[in-house]
Amino acid sequence: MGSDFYFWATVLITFLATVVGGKVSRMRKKNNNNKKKATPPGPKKLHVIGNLHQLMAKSHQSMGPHRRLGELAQQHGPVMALQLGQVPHVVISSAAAAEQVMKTHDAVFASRPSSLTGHILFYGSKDLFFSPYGDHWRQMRKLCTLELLTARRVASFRSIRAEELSRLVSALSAAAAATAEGRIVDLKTMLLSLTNTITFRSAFGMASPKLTEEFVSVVDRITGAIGGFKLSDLFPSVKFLPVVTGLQSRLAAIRRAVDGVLDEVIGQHVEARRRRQEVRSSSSATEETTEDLVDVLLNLQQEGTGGGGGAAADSVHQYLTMDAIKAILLNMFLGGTESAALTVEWVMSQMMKNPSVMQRAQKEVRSVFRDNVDEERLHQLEYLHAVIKETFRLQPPSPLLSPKLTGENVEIGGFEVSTKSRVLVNVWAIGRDPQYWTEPERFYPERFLNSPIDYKGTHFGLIPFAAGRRMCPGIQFGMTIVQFTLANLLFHFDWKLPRGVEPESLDMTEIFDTALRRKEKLCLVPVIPARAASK
Ligand code: HEM
Repeated sequence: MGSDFYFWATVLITFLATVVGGKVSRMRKKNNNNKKKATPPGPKKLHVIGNLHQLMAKSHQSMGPHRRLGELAQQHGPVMALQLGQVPHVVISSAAAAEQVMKTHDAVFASRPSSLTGHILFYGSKDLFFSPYGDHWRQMRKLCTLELLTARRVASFRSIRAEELSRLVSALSAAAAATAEGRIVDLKTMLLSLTNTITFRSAFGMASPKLTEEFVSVVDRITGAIGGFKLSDLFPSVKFLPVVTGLQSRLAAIRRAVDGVLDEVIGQHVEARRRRQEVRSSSSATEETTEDLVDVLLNLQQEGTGGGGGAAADSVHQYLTMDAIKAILLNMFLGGTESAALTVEWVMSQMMKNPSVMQRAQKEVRSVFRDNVDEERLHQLEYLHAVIKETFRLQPPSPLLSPKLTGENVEIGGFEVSTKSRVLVNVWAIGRDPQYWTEPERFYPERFLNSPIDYKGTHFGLIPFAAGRRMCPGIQFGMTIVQFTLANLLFHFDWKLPRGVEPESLDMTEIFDTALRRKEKLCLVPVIPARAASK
C-alpha cells in the first residue's frame, strides 16, 4: 500500500482533481438523493477519502485490513458500510450475513468490479477470477470444473506429486542426517518451491529449469502487484491516477514479461503436438501420454477445427482465444501454488505450537501408513483433517475475499445494500465469531471431530474457499497437495524447534497482502524418527 507520504501525497492530488472537477458537490447531492432508511451502519467518514484513513493510517496498515475491519465490525456490526474513496463498500463479518450474500442472493453478488490489474495482467479480465459475471465467466468456469480441475484430472497428476514429494523428503533427510543435532531448514521456501514445481509440471509438463525459474519469477511479480487496495480502483473517476502513481507502467512491464514466458511455453507445446501428429500419421503406433493443462486447453481450442476436446468442448472453444488460455493458466498458478504452500506452513506452525496436537496427528499418520504414504488412504486421516480445518478457521489463506460487485439493491441482515456497492467478506473475522464458535481464539482441532462442519461452501462459519458461484474450483487440486505433503512430513520426520525457541514463543505474526503469510520464515529441524533410523 506504499508509504504514508506516498499515500497522502496521492490523496492530496486526488482531492484537488475532485474539487476542480466540481465532483464533491455532485457526489454529496447524489448521496443525499440515494439515502435509504436502513443503510448499514459504519464509522463516520470524511469528505473525498471517506473511511480510507481508518484503514490506511500506518498503525492500521501494520495489523492488516482483515484485523482492522474485524475491529471496526465489532463496533458497527456484521453488515457494515464503509466509503473507500469514491466507492461504497459493505463489509460482511458473520456467518449468517455471508450465507445471505453467497447463497440466498448469490447471483446478485456474483460479479467483480472492473480493475486495472485484472485488465492489464489478465488479458482484459479474460481469466476466471477477474472476469465479470456473464457468458465469458460461465464458459471459463465450465472449463475449469469439467476439464482442468476435475477429480480425474487431479488423479492423473499423481506421479508428479509422488516424485516431487520424494525429492522433498530426500532433501529433508539429508538435513536431518547432516549433524548429530540435525540442520535447521527453511520450510517456507521448501514448501513454496514444492507447490510451484507440482503446479508447473501439471500445467506445462516438463520444462527447462531456466523457463521454470523465469515463470516463477513473473508469477512472483504478479503476486506483488495484485495485493491491497489500489487508489485508482477507489477513485475511478480520476483517470490520470494509474499514470501518476506509476501503476499502469508497472503492470504493463509485468504483462510483457508474462507474455514472453507464456508464448514460449505455448509455442513449445504447439511444436510438440505437431511432431506427435507427424509421428502418428507415419506409423500405426499410438503413444499414451499424460496431458498437461496446456495440452488440454489447446485441444479444446482446436475442437472447433476438428480437435479432440472433452465434456466442455461443445461451446467453450469460441471463448478460448490465446489470451483467454494465457489468462486461465495464470489463474492456475496464482490460485494454486501459494495458498497450498501457506496452508501446509500454517498447519505445521500450529502443530509446533501445540505439541500434543502434533503427537496425535503423527500417531494417526503412522498407524494408517506402513512403509510409505499413498494418496489412496489420505481420507483415513480424520484427525489431520480436523487440524487442517482448525488452521483454516484461524489462518485462512484468503482472509478477506476480493470485492464482489452488487448487481441490484438487496437486503442483507436487515439493511439495504445498494447496487454497485462492493462487498467484502471477512473470512478471518467469521472464523473467530464468538456467536458461531466456542472459545474462538483457542486452537482446538477436536471441535471438528464428529462434526459435520466442512469447508465445501455449505457451512458459512468456515469458508476458506469462499462459497457459491465464485467458490474456488481448485479445492481438489489444492487439498490433495496439502494433505499429501502434511502426511509425508509427519510420516517421515519428527520435528524440533531451533535451539532456544519454545512452543509458546514461536512467532505467529501474520502479514496480509495477497494472502495471509507468516511474517517470519518457519525454520524447523527435521529428525529421522528412531524406528526409521534403526531399520
Ligand atoms: C489451499 C488451497 C486454496 C485455497 C485456500 C483457495 C481459496 C480460494 C478462494 C477463497 C477463492 C475465492 C476468492 C475470492 O472471492 O476472493 C478462490 C477462487 C479461485 N481459486 Fe482457489 N484456493 C486454493 C487452491 C486453488 C487451486 C489449486 C486452484 C487452481 C489450480 C485455484 C483456482 C482458483 C480460481 C480460478 C478462483 C476464481 C474462481 C471464480 O472467480 O470463479 N485455487 N480460491
